[in-house]
Formats: sequence, C-alpha cells, structure tokens
Amino acid sequence: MVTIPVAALTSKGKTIPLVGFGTAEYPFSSSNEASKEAALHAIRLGYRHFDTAALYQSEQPVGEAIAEALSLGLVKSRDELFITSKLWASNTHRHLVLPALQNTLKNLGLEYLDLYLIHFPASLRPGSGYPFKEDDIVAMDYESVWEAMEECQLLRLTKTIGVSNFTCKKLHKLLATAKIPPAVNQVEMNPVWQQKKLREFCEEKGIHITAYSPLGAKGTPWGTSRVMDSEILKEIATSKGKTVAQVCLKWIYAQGVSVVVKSFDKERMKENLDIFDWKLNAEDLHKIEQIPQSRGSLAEIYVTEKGPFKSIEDIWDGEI
Ligand SMILES: NC(=O)C1=CN([C@@H]2O[C@H](COP(=O)(O)OP(=O)(O)OC[C@H]3O[C@@H](n4cnc5c(N)ncnc54)[C@H](OP(=O)(O)O)[C@@H]3O)[C@@H](O)[C@H]2O)C=CC1
Ligand SMILES: O=C[C@H](O)[C@@H](O)[C@@H](O)[C@H](O)C(=O)O
Repeated sequence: MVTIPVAALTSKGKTIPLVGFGTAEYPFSSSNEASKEAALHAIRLGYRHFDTAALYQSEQPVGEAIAEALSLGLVKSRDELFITSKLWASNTHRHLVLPALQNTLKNLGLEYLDLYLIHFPASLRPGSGYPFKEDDIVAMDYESVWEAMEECQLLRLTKTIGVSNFTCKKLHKLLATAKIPPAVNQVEMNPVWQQKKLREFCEEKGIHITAYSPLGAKGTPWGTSRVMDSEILKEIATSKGKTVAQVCLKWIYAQGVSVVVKSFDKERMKENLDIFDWKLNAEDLHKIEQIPQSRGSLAEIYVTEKGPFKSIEDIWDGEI
C-alpha cells in the first residue's frame, strides 16, 4: 500500500492528502456500482482523499465504499479519510446551503466532511436540473452564501470550507467579507493549464490549491486531449520510463499543490500513485513550462446574453 504525503491547510492541525481520488464519471448517476468498487479498491491501494460532489451523484457510492472499508478493517476509523464534497450551483443561496450539506452527509452516511466547496462561482435558480437552461443562471451573492458556508464549519458539519473555479479577482471579493477564509481553491490545473498567477495569489493568501482534471480529463465533455497527446510530455515520459499520466501528476506534485485524479481502472489507479520515488529534472521542468497554455474546462455553458456572465472573460476575469 502506498502512503500518500499530506500538506497542512490553514485550519489548525488539518492536513490534506496530496493525491486524491476523483469521482466524476459522466453521465452522472448514483446507481453506478463501478464507482463504489473503484472507491473501495482505491482505499486498498492507499488513496485516503475522495473528491465527490452532489452534482456527480458519487456521494452515495463513495459512502458505501467507506462503510465497507471500515467493516473490512481497511481503515480503522473514518478520521483516516479526507472527504470532499461540493455545493452545487442550484443551492448557492443562503437558505439552501445547510440543507444541501445535510443531504450530502446523508448520501455519504457521514457525520462530517473534511472539506466542503462551492462548486462554481455561479448560482442557478433553486431546483434547476442538469444540464440547466440559460434562464436558470443567476448571479451569486458571495457574502451571504459564504456566511452560510462558515456556519456549516461552525456547526462542525465540515472541518474546512473552500471554493472551486474561483479566479484571483473572485477570491479577492470573497476575502473582503469572509470571517473564515477559504482553505482550498480547487481548479483546473495540468501542464497545459498551469495556473501560475492563481497559484502565486493563493500562496500569498494561504489558500491551498487542489488541481482537478490533471490529465486533461480526456474523453469527458469537459476535457481535452491536449494533455495526454502532448508530444513534449510523451518525450519526457519515454525518457523516464514513465507514462504521460505519471509525468503530469509528478509535475503537479512538484508544484506543492494537491491533485485529484480519476480512474476506475485498477491498473491506472495504481499507476497514478507511482509518482513519489523518482524525479523530474530541471530540463524536464523547463520543457513543461514552455508548453503552450489553454484552458480546457466547460465554462461556456454559463455564458448568456443577459448575464451574469456575458462572456468567458466574465467567468475567468481574463486571468491566465
Ligand atoms: N471542481 C470542479 O469543477 C471539477 C472537479 N473535478 C474533480 O477532479 C477529478 C479528476 O478530474 P477529471 O476531470 O476526472 O479528469 P482526469 O484528468 O483525472 O482524467 C480522467 C480521465 O483520464 C483517464 N485516466 C485516468 N488515469 C489514467 C492513466 N494513468 N492513463 C490514461 N488515462 C487515464 C480516466 O479513465 P479511466 O477511468 O478509464 O482510467 C478518465 O477518462 C474529477 O473526477 C472530479 O472529482 C473535475 C472537473 C471539474
Ligand atoms: O457546470 C458544469 C460542471 O462544473 C461540469 O463541468 C462538471 O462536470 C465539472 O466538470 C466537474 O466535474 O465538476
């Protein structure tokens, strides 16, 4: 079993495993037996950090895997795990935050989360489905939604709170009224979208970054093949006797951030943990830095003529 290193979060004594297990399997469905089996096998391999979301409907299968792992003695106590979930945009309304978290905990069969994230800096009308309609998109009231997130932490239903897909500008706005600053910002990050500016900003503010879609999420509706098909990454992988996926994960790990990577394939789940006992050298790192940058994630679905996001620029604030 692999022991995964951890990093300290701002909250006293709380740590986050630097490699976590992603659970977004499209199309999203809770009756996915494969998700439960994969999560259980992941625990066997040494994964301790599980990234779920109400949107993915992966909370229930992950919860079942945790219960089984405990009954099999694969972990001695729930405290050995780091469980993340996310508040979906139809619930980013002050009065809906706590009920959404309570529902998430029910799905997982847990008393608390380790990390609760605002999934995306947008709101949808309460009750909106997914995929949502243009008319469903409304502006998010950062101050009141964050207050409700803080309340969740004060009620000890989650150890820490954070955000996802936030730019420097949006973090700045949130920090202006936050009493508890976000512990984490989970964002797209891989060799093709390196997030240099955001990483610098978050480091200065003490906000830990978790990288999602570290392999570019090839084959998903929100993914790109540019990462796995990169000739530079292939060249480095060959020279090291490693795979492109391992080079991506190693590069992210070397930046001092955590990463969540999804595979439901036993061999690839194992491969994705084999990143600790070898190094990328200065030349490899330099080559990766030169890779042309482009964002992969599917933000276009939030852009409408009436706003609040009238362009992709409004979502990402022109930040690269
Ligand atoms: N906060 C947010 O908005 C977002 C959060 N996330 C989170 O991040 C997690 C990871 O990101 P995700 O978007 O899933 O994308 P990843 O970059 O983790 O890529 C996942 C894809 O790569 C394949 N794969 C995994 N390992 C390997 C490997 N070693 N070699 C070749 N192919 C491989 C998987 O297939 P297979 O399963 O067959 O191995 C899957 O198709 C998500 O599952 C989710 O938990 C993701 C997107 C947005
Ligand atoms: O709004 C859309 C969603 O964020 C969609 O992009 C998700 O599936 C996302 O990729 C994720 O995995 O969290």
